[in-house]
Amino acid sequence: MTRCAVFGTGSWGTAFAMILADAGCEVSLWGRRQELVDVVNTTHENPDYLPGVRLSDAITATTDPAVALAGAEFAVLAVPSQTLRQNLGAWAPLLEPGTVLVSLMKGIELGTAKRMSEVIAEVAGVGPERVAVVSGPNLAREIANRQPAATVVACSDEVVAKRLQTACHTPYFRPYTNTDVVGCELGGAVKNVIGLAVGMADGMGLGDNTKATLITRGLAETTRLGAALGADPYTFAGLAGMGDLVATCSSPLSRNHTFGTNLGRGMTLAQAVAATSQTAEGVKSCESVLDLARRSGVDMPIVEAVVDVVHNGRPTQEVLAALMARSAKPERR
Ligand SMILES: NC(=O)C1=CN([C@@H]2O[C@H](COP(=O)(O)OP(=O)(O)OC[C@H]3O[C@@H](n4cnc5c(N)ncnc54)[C@H](O)[C@@H]3O)[C@@H](O)[C@H]2O)C=CC1
Ligand SMILES: O=C(CO)COP(=O)(O)O
Repeated sequence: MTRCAVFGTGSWGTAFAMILADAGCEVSLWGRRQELVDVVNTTHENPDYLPGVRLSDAITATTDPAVALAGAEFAVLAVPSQTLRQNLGAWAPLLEPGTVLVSLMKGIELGTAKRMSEVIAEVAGVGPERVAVVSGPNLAREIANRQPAATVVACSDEVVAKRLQTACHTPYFRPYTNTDVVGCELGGAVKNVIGLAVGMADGMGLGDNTKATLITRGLAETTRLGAALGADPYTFAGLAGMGDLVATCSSPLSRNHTFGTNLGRGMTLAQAVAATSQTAEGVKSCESVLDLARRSGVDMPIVEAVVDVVHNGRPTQEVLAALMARSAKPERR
């Protein structure tokens, strides 16, 4: 039986542990808090993040990373992106040779502008054949209810991607393989920022034309960044690009979308943060995505607008007017 470790008992870590168990894996779920770990082990439920969802007996929770990693073929990482470097620094010495590290995270590191797979390779000292990414339209709550969804499992080594595909394939979760790790990660990280922008438009009471414009032009600037960084532009037309963008930008379950809506309704950053109990990666990653874009010489006006609202305190109306006042351009360049 395939053994997997999942790090992070939040909504996606827990839901992905459920997927792996439903696909026939034995899963060790690592969490920071002993009390939550005990509750998961005794009630087979994670009441803090996925109340009402019965977890398989094949999932055992632990606070001990060595226990989680023992014999693991896959170590799945589902902690907030900005905490990965520090956390993985503690876990990396416990890794067994051959364990593949799988990122579920959709963020870019502040300060370094690195993608999560880059942080993993650097901190764990592993080659690209031991780093994989899962990204797609995968709102955790819907998946925990076992509603059908598809995703992309990406690894530069297709054989490894296929192994991971098998490990997480269930009747309700359909993974497709891809070797474009860069494209899949950028799709996931940037869609959170575009989700904030679309949420803002919603909160301002704007309609579907505005939102479709933000989604489509958001995808255009994501694709531009991807092309500059060596991604396959077609990846952005797939599940990890357009698919995830559509789910995030249309769902009230999306934390980024909801965060943006709150800002669009006039909340301050502090009020929106206080109203959010889970991780909305785009709030921090809008700055690191913009940093990455500038380092790569790529223009990302919507990401810049989001940074202006979230971190520079500019009013949404003013930022939107500035976006519309940009010089006229061809659609493709
Ligand atoms: N929830 C979702 O629908 C999806 C989330 N993701 C991504 O998965 C990643 C994890 O997100 P969620 O599980 O949704 O977040 P969450 O907010 O539900 O849970 C985060 C987990 O990380 C833990 N945590 C917080 N700070 C930590 C630290 N310093 N060290 C160790 N653990 C810490 C929390 O206790 C919690 O268990 C994010 O990058 C997110 O973008 C990707 C796809 C779907
Ligand atoms: O990544 C997600 C869906 O694919 C979850 O989006 P949020 O982090 O905005 O909730």
